[in-house]
Amino acid sequence: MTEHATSPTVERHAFEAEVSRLLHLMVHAVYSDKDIFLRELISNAADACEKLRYLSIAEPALAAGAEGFAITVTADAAGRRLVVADDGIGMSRDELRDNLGTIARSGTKAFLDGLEKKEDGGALIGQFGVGFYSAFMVADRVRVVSRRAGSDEAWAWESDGKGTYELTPVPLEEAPVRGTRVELALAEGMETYAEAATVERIVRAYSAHVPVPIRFAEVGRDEVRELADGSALWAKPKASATAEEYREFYGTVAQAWDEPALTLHYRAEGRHEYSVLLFVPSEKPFDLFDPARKGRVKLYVRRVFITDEAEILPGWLRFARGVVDSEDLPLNLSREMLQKNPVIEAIGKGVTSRLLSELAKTADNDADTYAKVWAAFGAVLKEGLYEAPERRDELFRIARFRTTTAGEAWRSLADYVKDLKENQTAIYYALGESREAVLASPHLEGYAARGLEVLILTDPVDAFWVRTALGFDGKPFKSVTQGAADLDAIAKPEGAPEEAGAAEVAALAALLKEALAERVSDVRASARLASSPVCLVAADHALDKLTEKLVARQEGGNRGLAPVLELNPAHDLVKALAAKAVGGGADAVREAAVLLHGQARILDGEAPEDPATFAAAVAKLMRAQLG
Ligand SMILES: Nc1ncnc2c1ncn2[C@@H]1O[C@H](COP(=O)(O)OP(=O)(O)OP(=O)(O)O)[C@@H](O)[C@H]1O
Repeated sequence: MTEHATSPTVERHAFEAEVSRLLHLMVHAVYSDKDIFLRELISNAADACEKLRYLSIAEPALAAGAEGFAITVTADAAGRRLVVADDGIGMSRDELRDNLGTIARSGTKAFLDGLEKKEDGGALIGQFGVGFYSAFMVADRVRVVSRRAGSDEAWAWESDGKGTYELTPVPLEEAPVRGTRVELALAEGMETYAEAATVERIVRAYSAHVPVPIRFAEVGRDEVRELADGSALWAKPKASATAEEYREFYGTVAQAWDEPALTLHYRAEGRHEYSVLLFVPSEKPFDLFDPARKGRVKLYVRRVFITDEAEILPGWLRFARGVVDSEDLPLNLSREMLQKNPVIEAIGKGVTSRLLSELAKTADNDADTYAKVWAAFGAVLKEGLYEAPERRDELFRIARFRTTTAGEAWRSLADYVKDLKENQTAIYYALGESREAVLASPHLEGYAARGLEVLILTDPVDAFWVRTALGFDGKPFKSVTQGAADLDAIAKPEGAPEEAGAAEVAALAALLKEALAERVSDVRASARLASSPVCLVAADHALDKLTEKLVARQEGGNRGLAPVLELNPAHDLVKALAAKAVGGGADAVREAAVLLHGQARILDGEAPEDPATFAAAVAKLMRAQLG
């Protein structure tokens, strides 16, 4: 490869100090992944094509004879060589010297300084690459033959990466007609990079969406295969992309084969420029509730894949799949730069807003499709209600609920508020393990009797957001199993049975409270019930009952306030007991206390606190019944 080295026109140059440092690091550090060198070379080749593509708009002669641009990767397994060639802009002698002998970008210098201080610097290089020089991770010698578009000179740059490089003129017949050929003499142990399977794998993994076609040839074989067709779908204008292309792309990017419920494709311009092509699947992926809750949006920088771990979108949008392609970010992003990068954060905010407004549009215009999205991902979106309070209004707008009065229809909070009953000032909700369990709960009777709508909340996440949400449209959220049910202001159902007198009920409540001692924090009459005699509710300032259960499960032990036993003063049993309470039947009331309390617990899906005593009381009652 170095036959020109003895020619009198050979110029030998020393690398700039920084380049030597970089090369030293490349060769001596331990790399996590050398594959990225090919991504870097292909990225440079694609950039060169894009540059010429742009220049030739004004000056078509520059790209004369080209039928579009292409990158050709040629593997020579026998010769242990790999060549990456492009027909892009090319480099003059001075450009070869300036670009491949120095580090022009201050970002790389800073990166380098940071890198040398770290023990795992090598791993960072391996992961993100630092451009052309990464070729020395796999090659002993690198030769770059280039002919600048429009020039009638060609030059070769060659180096073993150990301090110096040589520049040599090359006869035009040995040079590309235009563009650059990077020839790698692979180091020992790096033979795999001259094998078809390896090259193909790397190109598909990293460069499948580079905006220039990538062809692959093998020395000794005629066949030339296209590994990538050069169309970055997201970079195309929306009008020219077909539904079929979107579907295919969704399949590869999401590894999913359902029909996406929503496709979001746009280009943002202004402070940050980026393209977005995102999909909302219509089916739940199996790992949606994976504790890592990772997003799957791929970050590209100028059509070059960077990472799918940038967490561009918040965890509560992790079901979205696709690509964000930034024009502004540098290609060599380190992991640290990814984490607190203001550009990525700004992009994330912009994409989040856009996705939420698209979801809102779908909810308004295509309720059936939206119902699928909500059924699959509503539980995830609701995480945003407490994780991102600043997004709460947007999320409330797209949140949908099952309610006690709407049957199979999904209701929005706006629907709910529009249909409030006279004097209703709160949005009522019932937490439960399932819809059936909630509907069977006695706590809802008084609401049902008054025709009040109650949101049925059965996702584990519901217990968390309702606690932090202040309300919607000025109406607070109120649990039907917590606190006093202030239903008195709301018209009672027609023909409701007469209630026991307040004084009698108060006497009954006092006796029961005494008998139940620390099992209850209070006993009181309530409008919550219609057909059941009693129920248990959470005390006014305690957590909702289901929340309490969840917290107890997490923190161990039940540390909540004892519940309140509520009495239905219109129920025959309560009326009879109230009469006993004021009529010298205190003992009978005390005996009934255990049964009432146990029964209320059973209706909540729990065992009586002291099952043996409860069972004995039931047996005694049955015996008495039999006479
Ligand atoms: N195939 C090529 N054709 C034309 N110019 C090239 C080619 N490869 C590299 N260059 C020139 O060499 C410069 C340095 O390349 P290098 O890969 O080190 O950095 P970069 O491409 O600018 O940065 P990065 O790869 O991190 O985006 C490039 O900016 C480009 O001007």
